[in-house]
Amino acid sequence: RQTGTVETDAEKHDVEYLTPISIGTPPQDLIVDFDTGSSDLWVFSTEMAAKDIKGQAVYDPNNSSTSEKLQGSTWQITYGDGSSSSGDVYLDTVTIGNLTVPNQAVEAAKKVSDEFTDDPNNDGLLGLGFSSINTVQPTPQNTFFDNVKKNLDTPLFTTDLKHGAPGSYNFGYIDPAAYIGNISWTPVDNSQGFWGFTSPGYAVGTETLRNHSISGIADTGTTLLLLPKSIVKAYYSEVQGAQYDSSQGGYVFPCSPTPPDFVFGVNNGIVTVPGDMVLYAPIDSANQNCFGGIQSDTGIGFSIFGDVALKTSFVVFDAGGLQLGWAAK
Ligand SMILES: CSC[C@H](NC(=O)[C@H](Cc1ccccc1)OC(=O)N1CCC(N)CC1)C(=O)N[C@@H](CC1CCCCC1)[C@@H](O)Cn1ccccc1=O
Repeated sequence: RQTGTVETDAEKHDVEYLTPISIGTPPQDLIVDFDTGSSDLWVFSTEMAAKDIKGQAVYDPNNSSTSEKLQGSTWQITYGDGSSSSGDVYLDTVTIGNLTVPNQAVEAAKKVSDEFTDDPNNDGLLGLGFSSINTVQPTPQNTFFDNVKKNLDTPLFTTDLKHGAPGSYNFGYIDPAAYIGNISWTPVDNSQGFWGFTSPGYAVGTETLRNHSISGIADTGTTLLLLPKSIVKAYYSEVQGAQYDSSQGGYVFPCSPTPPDFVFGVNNGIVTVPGDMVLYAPIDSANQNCFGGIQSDTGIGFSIFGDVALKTSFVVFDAGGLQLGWAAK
C-alpha cells in the first residue's frame, strides 16, 4: 500500500495551480493543471502544429520506450470557459510524486484553443473528476487517481491550495498536521461525474448563517467561487462601491477597505472565505478597483466552489466513502 504527495505552485493571483508530472521512459517532465472538474489527462504533444506551442513542454510518445498507441481512440474536450483541445491517445507510464501508474491513458493533443497556446506555463490538464466523464472514444479511459487508488492506503486525495504560495496534493492519506479543528464531512453526488455536494447555507460577514441550499462542485480547475446570482447580489450589497461591470464580466469594487468575509455551510460546519480572498485582483494599474473572487454561476447549472473557496481550507476528496471533508488550516 502506498501514499504520495506532490507540491503545486500558485500562478499570479492564484489564477491556476500547476503541478509537475512525469510521463514515459525515460521520464518526460511536464507541469499540468490538476482539475477536479474534469476527467481527462491530456498534454501538449509533438503531434501539434508548431504555431500552437508557445513555451509549453510537450510529450513525445516516439521518445518513450513504454508508450503504446491506443489504436482508433480519440478525445475532444470543451471547458466551461470555452477553451478546448483534442487529439489521440497513448498508454504510458505516469508518475506523480512517488506514485507510478504503468498503463495510464495519456491523451496527446493535436489541437488546442488559443487560451491554452497563450498560457505558456501550463502543459496540459490532469483530471481528478470521476472517470464516467472521460471524453476518450470509443472506450472512455480511467483517470490517474482511479488507476492508482487500488495501491493507496485509502482511496482518497486531499488538496491544500494556498494564497500566493505552493500548496500540495496528497494521495492515500490525511495529513493531521495539514489542518486544525475538525473535518466537516458531506456526502458527494457523483452522478454528473463531479465532486458534487450541497451546502445548507451562507452568511455575509459576521451575520448568522441563512438557510439556502447551494448545490455545487468542488473544482480545483476553476479560479473563482461561482454562486447563485441572488447570493452574489446579497454579498455585494454589503460591499461599499460594488457594482456589476459588464466590460469586466463581473462585480468590481474598491480594493480598500477589505470587503466582508463570506461563509458557507458544509453539513454542520462552516467554511470562511476571508474578505481579503474575495479581493481577487486589481483591474487597474493604480490598484484602485478590484475584480471580485465571488461571481455568479448563471448559465452553468450548478455552483462552482473553485480555488477562491478551496484555498481557505484543507479538503479531502474521499472516493471510498463518497464524501468531501472540509477543514480549516
Ligand atoms: C465556469 S468554469 C470556468 C473555468 N475556467 C476558469 O476558472 C479559468 C481557469 C484558467 C486560469 C488561467 C488560465 C486559463 C484558464 O479562469 C477564469 O475563468 N478566470 C480566471 C481569471 C479571471 N480574471 C476571470 C475568470 C473552467 O472552465 N474550468 C475547467 C478547468 C479549466 C479549463 C481551462 C484551463 C484550466 C482548467 C473546469 O474545471 C470547469 N468545468 C467544471 C465542470 C464541468 C465542466 C467544466 O469545464
